[in-house]
Amino acid sequence: MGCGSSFPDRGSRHMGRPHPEDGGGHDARNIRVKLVLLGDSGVGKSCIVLRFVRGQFDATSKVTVGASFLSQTIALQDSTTVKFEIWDTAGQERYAALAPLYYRGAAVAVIVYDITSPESFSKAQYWVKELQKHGSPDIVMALVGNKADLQEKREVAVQDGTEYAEKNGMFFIETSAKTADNINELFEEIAKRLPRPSDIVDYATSKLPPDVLAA
Ligand SMILES: Nc1nc2c(ncn2[C@@H]2O[C@H](COP(=O)(O)OP(=O)(O)OP(=O)(O)O)[C@@H](O)[C@H]2O)c(=O)[nH]1
Repeated sequence: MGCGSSFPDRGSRHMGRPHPEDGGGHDARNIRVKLVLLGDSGVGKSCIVLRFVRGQFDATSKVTVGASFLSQTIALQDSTTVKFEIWDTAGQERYAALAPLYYRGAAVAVIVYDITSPESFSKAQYWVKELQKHGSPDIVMALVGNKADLQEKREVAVQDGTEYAEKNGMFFIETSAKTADNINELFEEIAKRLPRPSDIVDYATSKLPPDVLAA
């Protein structure tokens, strides 16, 4: 579903529309990074993005068609800025074949499930495997259990998320797009895990990875 309008672009805060296969880039202290959200329909991907970018929540959001794009820049304490170029993919099965367009070359993948839905947790595991096979080898992956405000309906234990993430070298967090709980923390934690500019300069002198292109 979509917490706003749908493809091609419901965002403000960005200059022009990038190509989905443009990986990201940098200059000395400004990192531009392509981030893709994947997960079952209705887990709250669009709402997470809307909360992060605009500070809003839409309880009556619509299904995302294809994908949508928004961007948001955050500043870290070391004065690095990270501009997230966010591709919010459609979770409905009929759009599954489009996903590689969006995750190819992504530096970050945020894989979302709904803590009230074991099916969505299985689907998240499918996406992790898919990215392990076909994503960038150095992709930063985050596993997100959303709708953490619905504790009384919880069907996926925190421990299940934690253990799966640990086994797969992912960062794990539970969020609520509704209450805003852990939404900023999710993106800040991702930003901290990105290669720093000094690492990127090293890449530039050797082999340029697909997720680090000239800004
Ligand atoms: N209680 C609660 N509801 C949420 C939360 N996040 C999203 N929702 C609701 O869940 C429904 C689906 O949210 P969306 O963000 O549209 O889901 P989506 O993952 O983008 O779905 P697709 O576009 O089909 O892939 C909407 O009714 C939202 O209001 C949350 O954190 N808590």
